Amino acid sequence: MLLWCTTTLFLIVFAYYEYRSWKRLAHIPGPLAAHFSIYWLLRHAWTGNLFPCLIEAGDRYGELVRIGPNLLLCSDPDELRRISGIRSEYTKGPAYDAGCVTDGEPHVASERDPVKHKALRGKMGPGYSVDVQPAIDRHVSAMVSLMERKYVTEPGRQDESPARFMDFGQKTHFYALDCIGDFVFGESFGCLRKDEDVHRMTEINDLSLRMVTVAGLVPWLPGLRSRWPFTYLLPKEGDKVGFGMLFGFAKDLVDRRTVPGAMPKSDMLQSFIRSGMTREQLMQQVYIHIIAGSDTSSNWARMTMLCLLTCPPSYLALQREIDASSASGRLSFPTATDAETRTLPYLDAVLRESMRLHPPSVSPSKLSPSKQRARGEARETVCGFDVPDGTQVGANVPGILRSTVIFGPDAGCFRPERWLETAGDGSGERISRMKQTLDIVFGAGEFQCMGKAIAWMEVRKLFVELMRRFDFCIINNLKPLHLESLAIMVVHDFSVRVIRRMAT
Ligand code: HEM
Repeated sequence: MLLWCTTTLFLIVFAYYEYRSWKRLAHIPGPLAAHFSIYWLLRHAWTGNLFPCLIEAGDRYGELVRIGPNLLLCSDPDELRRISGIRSEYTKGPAYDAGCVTDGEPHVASERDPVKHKALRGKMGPGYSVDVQPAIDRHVSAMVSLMERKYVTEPGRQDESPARFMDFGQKTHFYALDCIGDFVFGESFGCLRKDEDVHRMTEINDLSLRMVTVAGLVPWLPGLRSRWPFTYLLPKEGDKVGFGMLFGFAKDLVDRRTVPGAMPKSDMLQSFIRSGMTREQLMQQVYIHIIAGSDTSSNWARMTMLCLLTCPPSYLALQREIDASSASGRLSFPTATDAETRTLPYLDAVLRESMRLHPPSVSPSKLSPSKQRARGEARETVCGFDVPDGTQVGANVPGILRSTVIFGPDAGCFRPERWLETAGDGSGERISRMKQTLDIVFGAGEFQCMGKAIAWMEVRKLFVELMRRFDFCIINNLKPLHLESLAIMVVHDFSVRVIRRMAT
């Protein structure tokens, strides 16, 4: 009898809770299952199908969709810019907690307190004016040299047996990691030099992205990691590989750089030290830069290569543009300067188009403000819908970037020319709308990515130097690569052949 009463009571409380939770956002359309549980979205995220599921939800249900009991998906770029704007009262939502690497102080990306976040960004700002170009050049050269050493096939020897395969996905991850190490803390990881996943960083990073994606969707999950028995599963300082190794590495690095009498360097870390950051904040800088700046840039490079390899006219048009500039002396050798690479309109169009079709990551959801009613202001509305306090609003980045209204009726297709055609459209209004919309890949306003200009420089330089020296071919024609669409895209098995075009 007691058991029966307890079960009935439990069911009544549960039903009441579910009813209230459903009712809060019942006026917003979305898949029925998503009104009651986050499981609908979790299933797609866990199986590496996040972006297609967001695109479909936006196409099917409209500009604002309920994709979880307290989670909305917004496909209106203007609303998203307002939400992230400087004067916006939205704050970072619980999804940002999933980005915490340790139980210590949050880093700039996971800091949810707006005042602390602003202060941290302020301290980091000057570090982002450090000249990163020499470091990027070193690693473009290291990438070229690795291909020369191990992977290139001479043009007259294409019948060479066995053919040499190179995992382009892995090498671009090495490139991005080495760049970050060099310009952020003056020590490259040496992945390209050794052609090795040093400390198994990329492997463990890829494995952890699924958990980070899930933790970003289930608000209470990140909090569990500081509780027994989950604490035992966490990486620890002293581990020989992965994030645990990273803790030891960051501690050692910061100690060496802050010890009295340490030789100052000209990297970003030096600027962060000068800004008065605490030891813990400096260590967090090491983590956030590795996390924020390596997968993202390498995904952009990978998907650009895939787009080019599957669209021969664009591949050839880009090659011709680079060759012509090179032949006329407008691209320095052995490494073109950033200013020179910016003069290549077709390269710019290719990079925008690949990023548009395959954004490297999502922007975590923001929390709607809870102050309006207290001040007697109108309630918050998004895309014309009433949005209660404390609702999470996420950006449908992949969906927006395929908008036929903004990008044209063939928005689903890789066609870099769209960025050039519209450049000549009188007022230029259409092209600026397209560029502004593409920018949501980097977030907006006070949440915007701090490394946007660096990412552009890394990828532009890489493509100029690779395309003018080598030709590339897909190995597996039926499945060029394996892609998992998580909060950050994970790419595996992108094997290519590298064939020499010119002597270096
Ligand atoms: C294609 C490459 C990249 C993409 C697509 C990208 C995208 C993003 C996104 C979506 C955010 C979060 C925005 C939000 O909270 O709404 C972010 C934050 C951030 N990114 Fe990037 N990123 C890229 C490369 C980089 C690089 C190379 C660096 C560093 C060198 C970097 C440093 C940061 C930092 C420090 C933040 C935290 C900003 C804050 O919370 O105030 N990113 N990025």
